[in-house]
Amino acid sequence: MADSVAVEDPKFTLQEVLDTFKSCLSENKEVYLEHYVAGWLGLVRFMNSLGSVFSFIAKDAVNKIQILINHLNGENGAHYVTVQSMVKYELDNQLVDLTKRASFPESGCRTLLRLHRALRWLELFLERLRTSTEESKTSVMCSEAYNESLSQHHAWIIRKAAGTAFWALPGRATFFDVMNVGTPEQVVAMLGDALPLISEVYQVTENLYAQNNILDLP
Ligand SMILES: CCCCCCCC/C=C\CCCCCCCC(=O)N[C@@H](COP(=O)(O)O)[C@H](O)/C=C/CCCCCCCCCCCCC
Repeated sequence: MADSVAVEDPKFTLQEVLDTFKSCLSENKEVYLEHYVAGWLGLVRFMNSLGSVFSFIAKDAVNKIQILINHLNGENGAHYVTVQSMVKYELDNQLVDLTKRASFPESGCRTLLRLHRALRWLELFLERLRTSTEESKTSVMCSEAYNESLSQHHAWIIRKAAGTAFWALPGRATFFDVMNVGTPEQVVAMLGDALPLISEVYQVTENLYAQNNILDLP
């Protein structure tokens, strides 16, 4: 994997992001970190194409993606091949701040947890998009999904800024265009394919974090 994040280049296609999330899970349901990170990179590219009002969100996501890439490419990279091996390695070697941020502000476990929570937002948002009508508003779908998930982990000021950014989202038709999938019917079909994969990756990670008691890392 490249050492740094490039978010300006190729045109976003939902199909590519879908394929990346598809390749995230191994046969025995381990989550490959490289593909997980690549999936997020695709999403950030998409968000960048929506305008600079989202750049504070993209910046935070890129920051976290970069931390994970650094782990993957670092001297202990072999322990970061899957999310399962990362959790085991970091916990076994006391490389995670469990109660307050102190010695390991960039642990893989806490960094991935932030993206993992955002994946739940994505799942809820895409499900709303999939079942939306021409009249549905992307800003409403986005903020409903956010309020049901990620917002619970954010400070008031972040919730306020996110809420303001959502109003700048393009309408449903433009949104579908930027996905580069085809007709609205084709977008809906593709979302129907994508959602179970994203949900499964989310659920496997959620279970792993729950089993290890690390769902609330500071
Ligand atoms: C088919 C595609 C359709 C949808 C495409 C969506 C593309 C979304 C791409 C990226 C989503 C953003 C991921 C944000 C990760 C946020 C991680 C986080 O929670 N960070 C906070 C906590 O971090 P620490 O301080 O503990 O290190 C941090 O405080 C957050 C700062 C930025 C604000 C995050 C707001 C999140 C809103 C998520 C909705 C994005 C809406 C984009 C709409 C396309």
